[in-house]
Amino acid sequence: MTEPKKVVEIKNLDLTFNKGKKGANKAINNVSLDIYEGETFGLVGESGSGKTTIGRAILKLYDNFITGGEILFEGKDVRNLKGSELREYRSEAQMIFQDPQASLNGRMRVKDIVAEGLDANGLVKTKAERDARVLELLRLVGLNDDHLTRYPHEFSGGQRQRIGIARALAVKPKFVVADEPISALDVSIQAQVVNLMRDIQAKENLTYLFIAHDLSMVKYISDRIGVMHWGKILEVGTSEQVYNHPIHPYTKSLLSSIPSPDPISERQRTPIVYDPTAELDGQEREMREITPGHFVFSTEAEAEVYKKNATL
Ligand SMILES: Nc1ncnc2c1ncn2[C@@H]1O[C@H](COP(=O)(O)OP(=O)(O)OP(=O)(O)O)[C@@H](O)[C@H]1O
Repeated sequence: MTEPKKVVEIKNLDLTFNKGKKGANKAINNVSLDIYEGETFGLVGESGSGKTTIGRAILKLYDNFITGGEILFEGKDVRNLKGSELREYRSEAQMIFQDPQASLNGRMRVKDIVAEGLDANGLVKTKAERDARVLELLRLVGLNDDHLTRYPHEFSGGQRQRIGIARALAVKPKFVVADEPISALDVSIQAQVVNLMRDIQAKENLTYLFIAHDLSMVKYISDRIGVMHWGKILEVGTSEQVYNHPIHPYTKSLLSSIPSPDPISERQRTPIVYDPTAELDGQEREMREITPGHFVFSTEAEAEVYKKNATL
């Protein structure tokens, strides 16, 4: 079997905000992570754990804060991209934001919002070509001709997120960072947007980094999941491994905090409290493979225990 192609490779990334100043914050601490072509990699963890910082670092928004390691996109260090390669990368890697209300310019018509990337990158030559491409994008996200000349405030939250998705897709990206794309939406429409993103992924062969702190939905969209805490990745595995066979105590605690839709299981649910002091005991830890493809941040001794328990 051939090894799937890596679109993004993060190697030993360190990132510090306000380095050397008061309030310095090592937001990312020696993180390594691969994202394969066509997959959805879900990044979960509580607020402030560093998920958004990783997404934004991949998109070169935090180049100046990186203090170590590298980020490769299709094998090239994104910090070294220049000229036409850099311009190309700006189209190849896009972002969908959490709050469609805040991320869309309220004074622009939908067709101009969606066409922003087309215009900025000179991707369409005539007005007719521009209109046709915008309409194609709107239809792809389930909107239509009537919506072209309207303004964002005339849409529901879910529709606005569809506009944000169309805007990101306009430049034909290969890779999309979706930063909590459904958290601001009503629960009733979250699944619609997730399904839309999946359909589009299959059609356009997209690779997603899907950032979420709502674990219940990320399970359905992600092929693999990384669990973050305090700037580190503590566990990585397939969605099935992380949800059904969690190993790290932090992952177990996160999962135990998800309310169950079934009243009987909800009554039986006991939240597990995570004690983070173990992370501060000064012992050397690294990502160790416990079962094939399932990695946990651990000491050698912890990994032995995890392995033994995994085979029981
Ligand atoms: N531009 C910035 N300047 C200084 N500190 C920052 C900046 N952006 C993020 N941080 C800090 O870096 C840490 C990681 O933040 P980040 O936004 O990546 O977390 P997150 O897991 O995405 O959280 P959330 O779910 O709340 O978005 C936090 O301590 C945050 O306060």
